[in-house]
Amino acid sequence: MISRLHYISQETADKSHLQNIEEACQAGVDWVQLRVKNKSDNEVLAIATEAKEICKKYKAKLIINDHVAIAKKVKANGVHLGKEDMDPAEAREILGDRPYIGGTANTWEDVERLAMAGVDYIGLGPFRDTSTKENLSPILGIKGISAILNNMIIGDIQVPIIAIGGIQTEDIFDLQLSGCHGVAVASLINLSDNKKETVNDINYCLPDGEF
Ligand SMILES: Cc1ncc(COP(=O)(O)OP(=O)(O)O)c(N)n1
Ligand SMILES: Cc1ncsc1CCOP(=O)(O)O
Ligand SMILES: [Mg+2]
Repeated sequence: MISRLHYISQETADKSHLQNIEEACQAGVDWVQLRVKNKSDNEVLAIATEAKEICKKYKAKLIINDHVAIAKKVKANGVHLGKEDMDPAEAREILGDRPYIGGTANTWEDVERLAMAGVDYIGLGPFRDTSTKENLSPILGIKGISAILNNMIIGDIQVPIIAIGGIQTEDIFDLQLSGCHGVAVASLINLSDNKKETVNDINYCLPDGEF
């Protein structure tokens, strides 16, 4: 089952990826995406190996951003791949049927392509501006996200959509009403002074149950 809250790891001013992952798991997240930028493959592998242990302790799923070989090596639960990353079909060949494969969409055409490629979920964004990612694609806003979700209904495309990009707690009801399965957030949790409360607030806005 694809969780409705995808937590995305970050290094913050005083905390490493691993410290932030442990705190997010303590606060109740059950889906962790390790998103390490600007480090060597060996460094990412070392962090991913420890992240796997933390996630195992808290029974959270671990998804590796960008690095298919590392996901395979640490037996992660899946990978997330954007347009500049490995093709999802190639990743499926390497990883086999079980691991989740997520893809990034910024447009309706991306959603159609990823659905054809058989991804397990689609990260759709950016919902709004954010400093967490460089070189953002054009902002979709609630109108852009809703239009794409309407096209999915018309085209009978049923891949779970995870909205991403600058999401705040007060956005989540609207995103969920527009048909999103869930949300992916980094700074909302990583910069929170009370991560448990933040995670509870987010989960309160998301429906229970399976897709
Ligand atoms: C859930 C989710 N959606 C989208 C992204 C963005 O992936 P990508 O386009 O490959 O950009 P980077 O994260 O690699 O900078 C994501 N990571 N997660
Ligand atoms: C990885 C990614 N892809 C599109 S926006 C984004 C960053 C999400 O982080 P935040 O929730 O802090 O805006
Ligand atoms: Mg990527």
